[in-house]
Amino acid sequence: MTEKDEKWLEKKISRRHMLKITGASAAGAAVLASGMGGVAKAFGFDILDDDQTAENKVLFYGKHQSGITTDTTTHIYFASLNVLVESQSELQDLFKMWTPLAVRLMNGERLEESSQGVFTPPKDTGESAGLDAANLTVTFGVGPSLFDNNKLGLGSKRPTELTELPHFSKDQIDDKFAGGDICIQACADDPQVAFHAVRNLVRAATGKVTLKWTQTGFTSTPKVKDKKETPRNLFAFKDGTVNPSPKSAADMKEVVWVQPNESTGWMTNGTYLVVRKIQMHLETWDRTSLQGQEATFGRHRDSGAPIGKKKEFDEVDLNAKDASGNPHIPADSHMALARKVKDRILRRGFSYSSGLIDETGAYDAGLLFISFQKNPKQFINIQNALGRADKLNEYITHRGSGIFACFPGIQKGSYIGEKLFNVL
Ligand SMILES: C=CC1=C(C)c2cc3[nH]c(cc4nc(cc5[nH]c(cc1n2)c(C)c5CCC(=O)O)C(CCC(=O)O)=C4C)c(C)c3C=C
Ligand SMILES: [Fe+2]
Repeated sequence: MTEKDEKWLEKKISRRHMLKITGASAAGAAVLASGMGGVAKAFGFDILDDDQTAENKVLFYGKHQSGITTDTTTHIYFASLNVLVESQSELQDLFKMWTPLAVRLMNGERLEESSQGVFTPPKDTGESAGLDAANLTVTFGVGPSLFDNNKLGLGSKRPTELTELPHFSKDQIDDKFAGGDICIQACADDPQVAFHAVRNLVRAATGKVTLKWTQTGFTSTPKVKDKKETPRNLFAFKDGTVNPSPKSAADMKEVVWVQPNESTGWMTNGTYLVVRKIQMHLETWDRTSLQGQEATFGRHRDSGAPIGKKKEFDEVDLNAKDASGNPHIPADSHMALARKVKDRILRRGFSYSSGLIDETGAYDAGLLFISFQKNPKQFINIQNALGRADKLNEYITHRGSGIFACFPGIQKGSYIGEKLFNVL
């Protein structure tokens, strides 16, 4: 943040904000109450606090980053960025600058409360005015290419697990939707809030990052008597039935959160994000019989029950046979193959619809598949088990891909990614 930006932030801080300002961590950061604003500062960056009184607000600070096991939202704006900065300290400064901005955005605040002057562009792009925080979460991760950038000198910090995903059979990955040095996953219950968050973070980092690829997504959670049901994907099947529970600390410890000594030290309490942009061929699907559709997944469409069973959460028996002695659940169904490996992942995907594919006029629609796992191997093993055999392959094409190491949560007084720079 430039000196000019700091002055502006200090000036703009309101009385309400002053009450929310925290002190720096016990790590001994020098905290100065400066000027009228009294923005707490540690090592030159501003420390803002979660506004616990804000409407529809998810906490920014915590042991883990938000947007991973926090409640899923109806919208996502996913952005992959490349860095333009040329030194480690500049990269550190970037994350320091982003930290108070991310807190503000997750508080449902804009980067300034009203425009400052007619001769300069407003500090905030403004499209979230009048909207609350909409349960916005902003999750940051770093990709393998960041560690390949010699100017940044982070080679020795690269977790051994963090390598580009291998080419999987049937992959048709377009470089336009692949990789990236940094990812920002903004999830919210309002599409404009999610978009606004990424737009303003990227804008504040002009000259330091550039957008590589982005993707919006949406999902809807039906409710029966106020109880949330499993959302459906664009093939109309319930998607997420068998998924570890984010509410179960034991499941998350086993599947999602890196434990001490399981990866590079700085990744403890972090996780790995895999993103796949998967086109779903809706036209082909819509010409497929219901029986064919159900055999593809191994589940009934309407109930979500395993084929041959009645209810969504009925036990899956891959050996159960019908009256003619054929397995109820085809061995090449998506579910049967995905269950072949013991690895588990936390799936947190969103549907997308991005107009038409120019060459064919087909829908450019599908699944922005996102999974979190403590080791990318978990995803890789499942994807390899699906392999060429998956009946679903006839109806989908993987077009985009990325893997990112998501930092552990941020403590008040610290900043996004601080552990990457300071822990071995
Ligand atoms: C490598 C991981 C997976 C990819 C990629 C993937 C793509 C994909 N999946 C669906 C729809 C469904 N998937 C379902 C189950 C399921 N899928 C995976 C993994 C990947 N899916 C797992 C681990 C599982 C759970 C298997 C189990 O243990 O039972 C289902 C069934 C309902 C459910 O449990 O969620 C559906 C439906 C699509 C459309 C898709 C790509 C576009
Ligand atoms: Fe799946």
